[in-house]
Order: sequence, then structure tokens, then C-alpha cells
Amino acid sequence: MDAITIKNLNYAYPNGHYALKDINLNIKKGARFVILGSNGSGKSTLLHHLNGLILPQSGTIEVFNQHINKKNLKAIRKKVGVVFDTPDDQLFATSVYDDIAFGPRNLGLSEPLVNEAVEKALKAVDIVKLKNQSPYALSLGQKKKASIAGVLAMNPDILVFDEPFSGLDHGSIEYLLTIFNELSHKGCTLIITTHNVDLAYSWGNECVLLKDGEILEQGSMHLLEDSQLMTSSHLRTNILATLFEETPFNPRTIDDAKALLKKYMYTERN
Ligand SMILES: Nc1ncnc2c1ncn2[C@@H]1O[C@H](COP(=O)(O)OP(=O)(O)OP(=O)(O)O)[C@@H](O)[C@H]1O
Repeated sequence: MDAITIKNLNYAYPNGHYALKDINLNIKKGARFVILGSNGSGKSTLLHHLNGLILPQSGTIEVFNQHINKKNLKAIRKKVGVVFDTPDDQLFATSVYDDIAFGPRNLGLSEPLVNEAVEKALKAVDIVKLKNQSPYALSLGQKKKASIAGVLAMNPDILVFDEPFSGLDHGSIEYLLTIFNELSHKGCTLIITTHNVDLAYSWGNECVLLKDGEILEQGSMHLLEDSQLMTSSHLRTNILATLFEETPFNPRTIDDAKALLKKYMYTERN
């Protein structure tokens, strides 16, 4: 089943610039989907369409077979949570707690249920101790975590993250990946944009490459091993594919690569 189906989507900004041109895309339920492309290729514009922040000018977008339109935005936003790359756009209340509570309150949940959702989300991103602080007094990484918690508290089926790893330290990235894995195991569909090709390669299971508002290629993460394709997308081939290029091996993670090297060295020695 498709979580998202996009057909013939075009979008031009008011100045006439076409940021998306004839986009056709299916994102399966439960996918770990990565949108890749150089600066200005249309990734954010595409994400803004997924919960109706921008409505299609031509073409259609369906979320679990329901067309996004002006009338059903509330229902769509219950299903699709988007975390933008600029957390300041998402944080506006006087405390982190109230910011995260905004979504569940808007859904009409009772205050005890709101509290339960907020506490769970605070714990998930490890910012319980920041709950009474003003969002404006947080560091960029902490703001990012607070805006992620705001979306987690809504418990959507589809979670969309624009550049989730940028501005986060290594420990926070690892922590976020654990949250992503838990959501994935629960059956959520995860969609991210990133410039981090190595993380995308080890984390994702489907991807699309955008260039100048058009789809250059879509398919499995093996696309990221194609150095010609990556160069024409102005992206770097992922490091593991480069290292193992001339070998029959195809490790997807550092741990897989380590295990292979260990096995190979052991066989050589004996
Ligand atoms: N408000 C706007 N008005 C006019 N053009 C815009 C506007 N916002 C974005 N664009 C243009 O649309 C194109 C796509 O922009 P978008 O932000 O979607 O790219 P992106 O792939 O997310 O880039 P980045 O990796 O730099 O975040 C770019 O050429 C950009 O200049």
C-alpha cells in the first residue's frame, strides 16, 4: 500500500520559477524514504506539499488514497507530521512543554492525554529537563529536538523530516536514529531529506534523486553506488561504495564493512 502517491505535480513560486516539474512518486507504507538532491533542487518545496502547507498547483497528492485539498487539511495533518529544517518556524509558545502540547491540544485531546503525549515525546528526544524553558533559550540542536518532539506527540502515521541531522552532534544523531528505528518498527512511514549520503545509504530503503525540480532517478539505495549518477546530481558517492568499488562486497553500514574485513583477514591468515 502507498502511504503517499504523487502524480504529475508541478509547482512554480510567485516569481515564476518552477521548483517542481512533473513529479511522479510512490512512497510505500512503512518505507524509510530519502529525498536527495543538491541545494535548490526542490526538496523542501516537495516536503511542504506533503502535509498541505503548499497545495498542488497542478497534479495530485494522495495520503493513504485521500487527495490533499483545502477542505481536509486537518485530517491530513493528523496523518502527516512535518519537522522543518528551521526549528524557529515551529516553536512559538512560552515553554517547551506548551509548544509540544500545541498539536495534541489542537487535536482536542483531554489535558491528561495531552500530558501523557508530551511527557512521552520529551523522553523520546531526551529533553525532559528542558520542558519549562522558553524555546528561545535553547541551542539549535535542542530547538531541533523540541520541534521533533512536537511532531512525535501528534503520533502521526507518516513523519517527514527536512534535514534532521544538520546541526546535531554525533550522540544526538545516534539518538535520533534510534528513535527513527523505533518508529519504523511500529510501522510508521519515514521520509527525510539529507545531504549526508553516507547516513542515507545505511539508513534508507528507498530514495529519489532530484535535480533542478525534476526526478533524476528513484529506486533502492543502490542508486547511491552509481558514481556517474551521483556526480550528475552534484552529490558524492557514498564512502562505503567507493571503498568497496572494485570488490564483490557491498556493505551498507560500517559494522557490515568491519565484519567483512575481519572475515577476509581471518581467511587470508589461514
Ligand atoms: N519563496 C521562493 N520564491 C521563489 N523561489 C523560491 C522560493 N523558495 C525556493 N525557491 C526556489 O525554488 C528552488 C527549490 O528550492 P528548495 O528550497 O525547494 O530547494 P532545496 O532542494 O530544499 O534546497 P536546499 O538543499 O538548499 O535546502 C530553488 O531554485 C529556490 O531558489
